[in-house]
Amino acid sequence: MSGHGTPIPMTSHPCGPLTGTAEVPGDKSISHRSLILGAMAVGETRITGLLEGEDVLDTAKAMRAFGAEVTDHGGGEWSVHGVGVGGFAEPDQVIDCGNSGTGVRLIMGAMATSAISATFTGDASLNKRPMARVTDPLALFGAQSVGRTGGRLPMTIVGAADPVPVKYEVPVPSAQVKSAVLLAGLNAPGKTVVIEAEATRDHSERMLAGFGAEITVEDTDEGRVITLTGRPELKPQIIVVPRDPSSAAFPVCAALITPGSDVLVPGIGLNPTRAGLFTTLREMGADLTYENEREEGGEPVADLRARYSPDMKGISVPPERAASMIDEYPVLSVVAANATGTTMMGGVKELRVKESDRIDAMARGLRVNGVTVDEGDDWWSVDGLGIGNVPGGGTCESFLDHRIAMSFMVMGMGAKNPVGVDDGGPIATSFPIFEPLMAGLGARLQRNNR
Ligand SMILES: O=C(O)C1=C[C@@H](OP(=O)(O)O)[C@@H](O)[C@H](O)C1
Ligand SMILES: C=C(OP(=O)(O)O)C(=O)O
Repeated sequence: MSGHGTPIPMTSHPCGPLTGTAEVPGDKSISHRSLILGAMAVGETRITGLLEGEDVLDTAKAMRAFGAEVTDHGGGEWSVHGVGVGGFAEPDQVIDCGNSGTGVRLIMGAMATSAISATFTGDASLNKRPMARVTDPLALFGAQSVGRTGGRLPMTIVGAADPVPVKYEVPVPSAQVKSAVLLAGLNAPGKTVVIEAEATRDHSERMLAGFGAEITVEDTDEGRVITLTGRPELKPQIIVVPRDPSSAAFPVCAALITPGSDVLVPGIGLNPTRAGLFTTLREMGADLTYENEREEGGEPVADLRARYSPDMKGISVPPERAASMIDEYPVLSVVAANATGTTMMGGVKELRVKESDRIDAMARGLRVNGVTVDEGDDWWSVDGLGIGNVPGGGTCESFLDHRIAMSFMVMGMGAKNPVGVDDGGPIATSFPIFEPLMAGLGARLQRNNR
């Protein structure tokens, strides 16, 4: 959906304290997986707290096109009547995954071992992103693909009529690739093995086990070895989606840099494969606490409390932490600009193949707002100016990337002058209530109608 509409230029004005409770929406990764695994189970899966952002709504539409009955009951309550592993019908229209890398890559995996074909497309951002990382392992199962030059969408996948199980070492740290291979392995006979050198988010493994698949995970010298037995009958589940730590990052970071702030962000999923940003912020000296730590639906959860933190210091973020905070580097760079000293972020090449090249997009916007950034292929660094010293006053391009747009809106809250983005429209892909939620805390966001 994103990228099809008229751009929505936005400005974030410096503001007073941010206070109150920020109830951010459901986790995007878990929401996609709930719909896809629900569609592959036999019977009715009930989901509460589903993220109703454009990315996930596109996945819901896709699951309908493959034959599942997906119903929106209102208020974040959804049901999916699944067709069983291997039960997907051939869609009679092109599957448009909008802005969502997770949606398209996981769905390609889920259909690749059935004797059907499907054509996938997306918006201008998604159609530039690399798909060979998924189609290469899917070819080992026997699936074929034809896309544009360089393995780009639009692309047709012809599923394997007679799939074989695979053993695959994931060459890039990517939960989407890992998950695509596991979902394909569901309809291959025998054992599919996925090995990842660096641990990435493990929602697929947890949820596959929850749906009754036979799956084991071992930590070995080679890395994490995940073994899935194919052709299970997946049992429908009742899923409560925790709130998204990647969305929580925005009110948390905004509170840290805006004078006088004290914000509670309740019920945030703190799966260790996702919580790297919060560890990093605490190491920088942020006043960020975890309250009421508990477990919900098999995921660790806590209420986050973030207060204005005028004494944060730049650090070198350990490269081995990158996978656990990969979507949070843009907003971390905004906090880094408000810390003293340099923040060094290494091992982050993957940032260059997200909805935008996120190192380039953030570096450009930080620079037009008076912040010094240095960068290489696999790293970047931000020179902190100290709290409240970011000049602001510039307008940034968001490059069809929700996280870039939201990060610059956060920057404006603690800057000396307003910060603009050329298009805030993509925010609706992952955080459709960003504007009212931030305004409710005291942010001064404005849409600049043309
Ligand atoms: O599996 C997932 O749900 C996701 C994995 C990550 O992508 P990669 O697998 O490309 O690292 C992340 O950036 C994305 O927002 C969601
Ligand atoms: C990278 C992201 O999403 P996706 O890859 O699903 O488009 C993100 O949400 O930051």
